[in-house]
Parts: sequence; C-alpha cells; structure tokens
Amino acid sequence: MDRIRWIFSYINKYKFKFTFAMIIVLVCSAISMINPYLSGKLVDEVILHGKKNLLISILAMMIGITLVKSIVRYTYQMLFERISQDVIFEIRREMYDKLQELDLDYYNRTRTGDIMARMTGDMDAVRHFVSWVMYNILENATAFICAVLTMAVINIKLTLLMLLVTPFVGLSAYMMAKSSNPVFYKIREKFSRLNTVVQENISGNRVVKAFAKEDYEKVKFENENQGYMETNMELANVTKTYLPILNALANMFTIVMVLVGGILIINNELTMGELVTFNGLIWAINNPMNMVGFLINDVQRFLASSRKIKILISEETKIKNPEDGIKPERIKGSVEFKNVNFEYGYEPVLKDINFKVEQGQTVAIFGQTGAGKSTIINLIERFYDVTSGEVLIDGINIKKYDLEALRRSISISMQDVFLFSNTIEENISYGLPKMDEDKVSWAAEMADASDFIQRLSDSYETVVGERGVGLSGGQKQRITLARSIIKDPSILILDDTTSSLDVETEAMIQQNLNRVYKDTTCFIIAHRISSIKDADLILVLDDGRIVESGTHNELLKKKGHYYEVYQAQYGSYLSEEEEQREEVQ
Ligand SMILES: Nc1ncnc2c1ncn2[C@@H]1O[C@H](COP(=O)(O)OP(=O)(O)OP(=O)(O)O)[C@@H](O)[C@H]1O
Repeated sequence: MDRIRWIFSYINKYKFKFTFAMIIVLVCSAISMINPYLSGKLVDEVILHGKKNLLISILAMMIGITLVKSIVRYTYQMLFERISQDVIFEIRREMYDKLQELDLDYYNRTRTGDIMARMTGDMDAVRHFVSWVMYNILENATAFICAVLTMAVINIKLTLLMLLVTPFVGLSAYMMAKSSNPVFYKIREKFSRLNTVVQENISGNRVVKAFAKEDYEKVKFENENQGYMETNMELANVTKTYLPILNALANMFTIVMVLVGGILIINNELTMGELVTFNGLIWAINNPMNMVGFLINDVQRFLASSRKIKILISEETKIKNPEDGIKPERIKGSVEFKNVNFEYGYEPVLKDINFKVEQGQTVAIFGQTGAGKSTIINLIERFYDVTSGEVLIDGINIKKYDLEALRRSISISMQDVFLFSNTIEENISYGLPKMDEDKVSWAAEMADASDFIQRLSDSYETVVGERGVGLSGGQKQRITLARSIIKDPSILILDDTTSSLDVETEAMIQQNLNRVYKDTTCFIIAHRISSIKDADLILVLDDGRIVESGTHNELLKKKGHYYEVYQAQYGSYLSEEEEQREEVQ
C-alpha cells in the first residue's frame, strides 16, 4: 500500500488530468453498455416484433456509440500515457539528483549494475504500471460493475447466478498473487546481478583480454543468465498453473448464462433480446477474469521495482550539507588536522593526525601503500567525515562550509584517472560555466599536455574515452591534471598524479605550478622522493600515523623511515652525494 501511496504522490501533481481520465474511463465503460442493450432491442423489437422503422435509427445509434467510444478510449489512453511520462520524468530526475547527492560510502557498497537496473528496468516497470496497468484495472473494473448493474436491471436472477462464479475467481487471483509475489523480487535481484556482470565485463574488458579470461567470463555470464532465465521460468510456472483456472472460470460465466438464460426463456422469464443483451455484455465480465492474471503480474512487477526506486530516493547521505553553510568568495587555503582519527568501517585507518599547512605551502604525504595517504585527501575534500577530531580550512571546521563552495575551491587530480567520453577540450574544461579555448590550452600547457594534444588528429576536438582514441597512462594523467589546474583552486591535490610521468616532465610541471600557483596550497601524494623533495612539509605516514614530518633535509638528518626510502631509491648515487656533503662539512 505504501508504494501505491508513493506513486500517487507523483500522480497528484496531475490530479486534474488524472481525475478527468478516470471520469472518461467510467463514461466509456457506461456507454459500452449501450450497444449490447441496443442489440437486444434489435432482436426483440425489429426481428421478433417486425418494427422495421426502428432498424435504421438503432443501427445509426450503434455506429455513433462505437465512434464516440473509440474517441473517448483514445483520449484516456493518451492521457494516461502523458501522465506516466510526466511521472517517470520526475522520478528519473529525482533519482539522478539523489545519485549526485549521495556520498562515496554509498557508491562503495552499491553495485553499478544495480543502479543501472533501477534507472532502466525498474523505471520501465513503473511507467508501464501508470500508463497501462492503471487504466486497464480501472477500465476492467468499471466495465464489470456497469455490466453487472445493467444485467441486474434486466434480470436479477440470472445476474446473481452468474456472479456465483466470482468468489472462485477472486480466490484463484489471490493465490496466484501470493505465489508470484516472491518470484518477482527474485527476478528483480537476478536482473540486477546480470546487469552487474555485463557492466563489469565491459569496464574491465582490458583485464579480461590481458588474462585471456574470455571463456571464464562467458561461463560467469552463462550462470547469471541461466539464473535469470530459471527465475523467469519459475514465474511462468506459477502463471501456467493459475491462468488456465482463471480462463476456465471466465468461460463458466458463458456456460451459466446460456444454460440458465435458456431455462428462463423457456419459462418466459427472459426475452430472446434480453439474452442477446446479456451475451453482448458477457465480455465485460469475462475480460477482467481473463486479464486478472496478467494484471496481477504487472502489479507485482511494479511493487518489486518501485521498492528499489523508493529505497534509492530515500537513501540518506552521511555527509550532510549544513543549512546556511559558509560560502566564502574564495577560500584562502590554510589546512589544519587536529587530533584526527578516522575509520571506514570498524578498523582505524587514521590515528591521531595533527599537522598545519599555511596558504601557498606545498605538503607532501609519503608512505607505504595502504598507509592512509588518500584517506587524508578524502577528509580534506569531505568525501568522508572524521570519526573524531577536526579538519580546519582557514581556521574553520570544514563541516561548517557549504559543500559546493568547499569543493569548488579544491581541485583534485585523482589516482584513478577518469576521462568522460567527450572531446579533450570538454574534458579539460569540465564543469566550467563557459568554454574558454585560451584557458584550456593554457591549462594543457601547464600540465605539459599541449604538445601531444596538438599532434592528435583532431587536436583538442579529439574524442577520448569509450569511443575515442586510446591515450597512454601518462597522457591521461596530464589531461586530468590540466582539468584540475583550470579550476584555479585554493587547494590543489595531486594524488599520485605524476606517477606515470618521467622525472623531467614531472619536474617541469612542478616548476609551472610553483610559478603560477604561488598562493595555492598544494598536496602531493607520491612514492618517488624526486616528486616531493621540494615540499615545505613532508608527512611520513605509517599504518595511519604520522611517524615523521619536516622538510626533505630535516627528514634525511633524522635517518628514519624517509631516509631509508631515500637510500633505497637513490642507491650508490646517494653514497657519493653523502660523501661530498660530509667533505664539505
Ligand atoms: N572505501 C574504503 N572502505 C574501507 N576501507 C578502505 C576504503 N578505502 C581505503 N580503505 C582502507 O584504508 C586504508 C588506507 O587506504 P588509503 O587509500 O588511504 O591508502 P594509501 O596510503 O593512499 O594507499 P596507496 O598508496 O596504495 O594509494 C587501507 O587499509 C585501505 O584498505
């Protein structure tokens, strides 16, 4: 019931259109009674009593009624279709808005295939319900009621005897609904799994090919496909059991009508014309019985799909955007972590992190993989909230900033490079209010990407990503770097952004950044000492703790973890340099 209430909360916006559509369904059902009634009159008055003068007018009325009925039916079908499209448009928009609002935590625990299933198959089930199932239920119910009333007026005895079959239809329909209900939820789940397998196979296509695992993938798909098919067969079996019963019961109406109607005619309790009217109305009794099985299935499909959509729409994001959050013209860029602890689940990932960076400084975060470097960045971007402690930007807790204003001031070039399947120009200027070609080529130059972009067949107009040319890892990194640079951020974060670049290119990019972004606070995560040695502050992270911090020279003097890595990376070159330094000292 809550899902019916839910869909009506959308339909209510079109309540005048919807009420009008319902009224004309009722009108259509009512006028559908006229032709069978006229057929009866034709038999009784024209054929049996020879009133030939009535023939033309009765036939003209029947043609007129058929025409009016067709127009009214067409009108309400179009109205329901229109309402369903409007409702779906609204739900789809709400779902998409919600997807934009949801935080990383949601995406970490939700399969992409499942989200896609909600946006496609589930939405279609809801559309079908509003555009077709609803008016069919209404049409069949009103036609049934009108027919029963008309029949009752003509002959109550025959009507009541025919209606004796109805409780059996109701019972069978109830049993069918009860048996098919769980199967629809299973089908919905299987469909989502099938979607996930396909989506992951396409996204991970290179891995599949590199490992020559096409056959393995085929088997994986085959299993899901088989599971989906079997669950659909389970539904077919339920339908197969009950549909013949419902059809047989529907035919019982005709049998009772012919049998009892015949006896009543013999007893002069019914005229031949009245039996013809009953016969003309029998479709309105039979049809709902024949349709009830299909309609039950469609309603169940709607219930299963709308549940999934409703869950997504009512999903709560953990990262709350404060009401009246601070929206500074421009954030300056000082960053402070005060006693920060953080865990994704139950395992602590960051432990008692304390550091302060002034505006314009460069901070490097250094440490083994899994030490928690990207997590620190996630907290600055407020992708997650700290478990305890505070992250301050310009001395203010980041939870007090308006999320959009905060993220607008921070630019991040991520570890996982992602390009949209669009032109390079669009990728670099992503999200900017208006395209500025000069700015795009300036950003590309800063990221040392302009040379290779100009060598591409369509230069900045080259389409990359899914349908476009393939780019090397370093080229993609440089495009994403240009995308971060063009934003003119207060805080620039380079999360392993230059790992695919050679040392000279990396040095050149860093010089460019130092020259142009003097006032921008810069966070660099890198594994190469050469990438971070000029930083104002280097934080050495180990198992979620800052174990050392200082400048390159200070850390070397400490002869701790940083020094060990330095030695490992520079080897014999290092010993010579040290000797020279000692000689100078
Ligand atoms: N979304 C997540 N859910 C649960 N645990 C996570 C999540 N992201 C990271 N972790 C865990 O948190 C720890 C720190 O991860 P993080 O990505 O910050 O490390 P990192 O130092 O950046 O590593 P790398 O250099 O490999 O990128 C790891 O143990 C990782 O398994």
